[in-house]
Amino acid sequence: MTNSELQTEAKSDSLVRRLTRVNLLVLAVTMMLTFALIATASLLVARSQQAQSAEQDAQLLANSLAPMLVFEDVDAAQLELTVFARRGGVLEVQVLKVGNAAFTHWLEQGQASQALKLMPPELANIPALRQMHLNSLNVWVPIKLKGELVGALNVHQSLRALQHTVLRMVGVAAILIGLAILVAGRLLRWVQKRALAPIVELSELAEQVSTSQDYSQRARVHRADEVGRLSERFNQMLKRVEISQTELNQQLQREQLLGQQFEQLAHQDSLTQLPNRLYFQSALQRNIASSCELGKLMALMFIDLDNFKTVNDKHGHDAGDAVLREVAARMSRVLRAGDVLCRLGGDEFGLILPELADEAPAEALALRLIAAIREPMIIGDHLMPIGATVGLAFCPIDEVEASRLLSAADVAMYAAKRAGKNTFRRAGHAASS
Ligand SMILES: Nc1nc2c(ncn2[C@@H]2O[C@H](COP(=O)(O)OP(=O)(O)OP(=O)(O)O)[C@@H](O)[C@H]2O)c(=O)[nH]1
Repeated sequence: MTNSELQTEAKSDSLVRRLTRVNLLVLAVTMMLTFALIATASLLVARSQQAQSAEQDAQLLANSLAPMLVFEDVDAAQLELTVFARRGGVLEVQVLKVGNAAFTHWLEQGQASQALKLMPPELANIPALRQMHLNSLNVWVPIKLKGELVGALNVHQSLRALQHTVLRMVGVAAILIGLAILVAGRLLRWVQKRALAPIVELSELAEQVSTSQDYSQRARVHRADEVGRLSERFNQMLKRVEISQTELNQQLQREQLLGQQFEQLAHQDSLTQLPNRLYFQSALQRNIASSCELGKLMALMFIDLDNFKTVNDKHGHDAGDAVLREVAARMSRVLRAGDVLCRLGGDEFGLILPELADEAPAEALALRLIAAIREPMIIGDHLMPIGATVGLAFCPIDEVEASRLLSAADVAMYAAKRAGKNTFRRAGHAASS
């Protein structure tokens, strides 16, 4: 038996065991009650039959005793009583004459002699009188000769043998009933296990689905009864949940994609495809924070194009746009992978250079950028008179706060403009070329 089969068995056991226990209890109580009723009825019937038979025997004896009583033949009567008592169960026999005088008497050995009983007065008019006790039976029959009452016979008979027989029968029946309950228990367990198997399967499936969240699973139970319908409804429910989940996932993916697109649009300059000012501000904050944390040098360049207004004015706005795109492409080509170039607006660009060993590479890069932008740029068959001026500031050397660092780079850029454009200046070093 595999592990899962063992688990199934354990799970089904609780329900099966509970139902088996209840059914078995009901069955056992019903059997016990029926048995008790039958046993009581059997005892009563047996006692009644015993009394009837004792009465018939007593009447036969009375008939035999009648002439002996009339002829006062005590010995014959005594012998008759002894023979009668041999049949067993007789405790005492008394023969009385009319007027309650004792005629003869027989007493079972070991029995205590009882006081002489008096003949019941109604005996003259009835064929017999029965007195039933718990363990014994007392029978009175009149002794008549030619219809005339000459005496009375009293037979006191034990009912113990009968009770033993009934008890033995009860014992055997109890054992048989016990065996029947045992067999019924096994049978009930087997039947209920089979009957409840589909429900156990369903419960297991529900547990699996809830653990794995895999709503593509289906119940395998196929029956035309209530359990079958329950399985069908369960499968329908799973199907609906699966469809809803798929739709929900698709919707989520669409929204994630839209969100990403919005995020991109919100942070991207649509003309140059470079990150925009919004992105630049957060990137600047992040890079300043990591520069301060790691103790690494970070440079910020403020780049402003020279003579851009002239391009617009002479060649039109579209040519100006093309120049902006070309400038962005040229600058991107000279940058390192981790550098962040953004268009801040108009003809202004911001460049973040993280994790520098010292200031020299940034200054060298500023010169390379200026040179790259100054390379002849032909747009629409016209040479664009474009150039770039750069302001350079370092974190943490110049500033450690974003707006101040940007302002320092801006001030340096204007210093470079004043110095004749197409050059760069370092913050705090307005005189350098
Ligand atoms: N084609 C185009 N022009 C723009 C855009 N945004 C701003 N401008 C123009 O860019 C020009 C920027 O002006 P300035 O920087 O003052 O002009 P400049 O000729 O570069 O001046 P200097 O920096 O002193 O050399 C303005 O004429 C704006 O109208 C844009 O998206 N496309």
